[in-house]
Amino acid sequence: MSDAIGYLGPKGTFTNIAVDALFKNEHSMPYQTIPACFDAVKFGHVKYAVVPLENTLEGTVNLTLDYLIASKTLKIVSEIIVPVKQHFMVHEKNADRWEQVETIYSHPHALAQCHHFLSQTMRHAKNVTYSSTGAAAQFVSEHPEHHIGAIANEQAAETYGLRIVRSNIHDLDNNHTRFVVLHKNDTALRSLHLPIRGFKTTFMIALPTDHAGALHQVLSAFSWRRINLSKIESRPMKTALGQYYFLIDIEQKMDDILVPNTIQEIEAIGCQVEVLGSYPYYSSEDQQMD
Ligand SMILES: O=C(O)C(=O)C[C@]1(C(=O)O)C=C[C@@H](O)C=C1
Repeated sequence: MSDAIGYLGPKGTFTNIAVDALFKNEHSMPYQTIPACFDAVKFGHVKYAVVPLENTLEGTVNLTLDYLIASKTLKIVSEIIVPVKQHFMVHEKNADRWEQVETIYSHPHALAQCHHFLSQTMRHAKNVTYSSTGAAAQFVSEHPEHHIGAIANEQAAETYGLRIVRSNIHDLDNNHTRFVVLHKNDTALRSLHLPIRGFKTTFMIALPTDHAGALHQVLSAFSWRRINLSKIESRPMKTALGQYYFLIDIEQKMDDILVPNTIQEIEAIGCQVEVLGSYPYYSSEDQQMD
């Protein structure tokens, strides 16, 4: 097995920034899609994989959540939050006439985060989705003959030699994305470079179909123990209409008594409970520059 860190690439994605902050100079390996990152860690081509899970403006990255639910073998072992600043960039050759760019490429989340800029300043341009912001920037750099631009971060502009012609075009300032580190076993991953901000545990819960008020009882199992939830969300089971998994994050790590007892109480109602990970979380904003 390789000790490399797989991530949603190519170089210059926000996921790449997350990897650099968490792992610094460890060997990393870009993959083109989120499912490819899952496969890479599942089949042992890399030791860990880093994928985006949630954004302040756009919410959950459904592809990541669905693969996490489906993959019975991978666990979340760490989390890092990264500020997301989007810039509009073009090839040097097109820098003088950037306002007439005909097509703008980016990841669907990034396009959605820049709705104001796209619908006001660049109303005339066609928006085309790409597998990542970094891949969009790379594509633009390889096609100077086309009048096109990309929405990506500063690192992508540097990596692919593009000129940023409009900075900070995301709709709201407080734009952050949460990335998770996946691994084959559940041993929490401690960063050597960042201070721990706190701990989380993520559950996947399937409710019994014939039990009125089951969700209410699940929530009360957490609430009477004063366990703080930081997220709750439902995803279709993809088996029949109306059947959902509930994904719940709590602000605490797995222990010997409180969390196992909560799980027992929830299982007693007839729910199926799976722990998707119990892990520390970090912020790239805590990095010490050296
Ligand atoms: O395209 C990238 O740069 C990514 O890392 C993916 C991704 C996402 O999936 O949301 C990550 C952060 C930003 O929110 C935009 C795109």
